[in-house]
Amino acid sequence: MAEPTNIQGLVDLQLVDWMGMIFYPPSRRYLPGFQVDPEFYRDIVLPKVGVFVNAGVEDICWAATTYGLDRIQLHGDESPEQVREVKQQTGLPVIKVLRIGEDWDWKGLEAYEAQVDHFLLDTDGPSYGGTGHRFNWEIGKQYPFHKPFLLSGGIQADQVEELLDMYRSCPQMVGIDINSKFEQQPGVKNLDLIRIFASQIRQQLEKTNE
Ligand SMILES: O=C(O)c1ccccc1N[C@@H]1O[C@H](COP(=O)(O)O)[C@@H](O)[C@H]1O
Repeated sequence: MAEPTNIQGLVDLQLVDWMGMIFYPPSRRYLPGFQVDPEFYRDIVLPKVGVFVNAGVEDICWAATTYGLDRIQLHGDESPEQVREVKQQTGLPVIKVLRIGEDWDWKGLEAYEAQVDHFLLDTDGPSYGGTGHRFNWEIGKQYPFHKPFLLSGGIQADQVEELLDMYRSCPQMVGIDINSKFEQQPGVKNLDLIRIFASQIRQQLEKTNE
């Protein structure tokens, strides 16, 4: 998210846990491109996740301090060693994105598990993220790690039942990351849609946990 009034509206909903901020220059959601004083973002009470694609650790540290980030999401081709370095240098929890395509193999990803706080499962594609496309969630159901994960990739408002089924099937799934399917335009969220969707998901999960 990027636009101040819209962000304040999201905070006021009190229905989302974290807010994503894109720091990938080619993205239409590139946050510094909105030219808002970073102080505005630093003062937001919602925890802020900075999303980076193959960025240098110095740039990530700069953005973390300037914008008051609370978590780092690495959405590119970062190695386990680079993940470790980002975590160490920023002192922040790190989410590593696994971009899932059709010929997916979980093997070889074990080395990330010791370095990350969460994985995030997204859809593979040439533009790294924000594609609005869903991957095959049957692959997600075979998630083999203990580390908690978030589900992402073209999630939309009419998928509540399927998302609840994912929660039931995957004990390690701890959250849903919504993005382009909940926007009025890139970087500006549709708050009514988020309110309805997030309320439904929360109510259903509470019932399940009773
Ligand atoms: O949103 C972007 O423009 C973006 C660009 C580069 C990397 C990640 C990006 N967004 C993240 O992509 C996922 C899925 O988004 P969508 O639902 O498919 O639109 C999500 O984590 C966004 O934060």
